Amino acid sequence: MTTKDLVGQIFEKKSFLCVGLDTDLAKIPKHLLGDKDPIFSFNKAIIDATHQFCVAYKPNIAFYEAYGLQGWKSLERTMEYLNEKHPEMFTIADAKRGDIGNTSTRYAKAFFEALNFDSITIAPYMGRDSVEPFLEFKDKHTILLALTSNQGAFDFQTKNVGNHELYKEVLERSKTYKNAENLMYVVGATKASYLEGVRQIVPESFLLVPGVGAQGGNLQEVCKYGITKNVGLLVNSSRGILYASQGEDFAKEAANKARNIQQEMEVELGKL
Ligand SMILES: O=c1ccn([C@@H]2O[C@H](COP(=O)(O)O)[C@@H](O)[C@H]2O)c(=O)[nH]1
Repeated sequence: MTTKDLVGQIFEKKSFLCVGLDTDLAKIPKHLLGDKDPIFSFNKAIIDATHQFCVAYKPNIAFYEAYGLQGWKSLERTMEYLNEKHPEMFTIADAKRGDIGNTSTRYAKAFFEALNFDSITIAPYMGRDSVEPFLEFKDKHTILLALTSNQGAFDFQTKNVGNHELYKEVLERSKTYKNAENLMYVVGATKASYLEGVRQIVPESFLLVPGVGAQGGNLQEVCKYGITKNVGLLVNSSRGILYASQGEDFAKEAANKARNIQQEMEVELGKL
């Protein structure tokens, strides 16, 4: 998907919500556990209930890998369902990969070609030659971890290297990568006040912003510092939507949560 198509979807749906598909068999409603593929049954119900309120879905790959081959099959079925029923959705493989170039190319093929994701999250630590193989794919997007939502972000990401912090170095340096126009960045909602500095370095880039809901990030704060004229934000919520109810009404309650966030987003878009 092109960035232009993504921006078009955002203005059409008045939403920049990304629903995180962090599907955990210990948390999904018990009545689904007897299904042949409970993970897919749950994802399908969540997608059917929430698609009108969001523009993106983000399966976190850990939640699928944890169930071995069956988990990969559930992920594959989820992607097939999204690509067939909702091809307008921007899909994010939250996989946090990155390796020597030769290996990164195989990761890129796995997620961009075999599973047909629009984008993948990548750890920047191994540098240019670990990231550029992902950037070669046309209309696919590489989402570099810049400033993450967790407490451990302060271990390294905010430490000074030279005259600025490491996450700023990641932003600055990555702009010189070949095909850098295919880059997006992760900045946690819990670090909303840092977004002003982020925007000085990457004023136009799309940011994937996880951490609203269960981690306590605030949507209005994120918008105050991070929104651009083309929006430039995909704000993710996973547990806050998926597990709004663990009963038979789970899909309805997930839809209510997604609708509430979409309505707050509509207010923010109205300020542009
Ligand atoms: O900095 C980061 C990067 C990724 N994540 C991922 O986003 C979701 C957040 O889930 P919630 O349930 O809405 O807290 C999850 O998949 C994380 O692995 C992040 O939280 N922070």
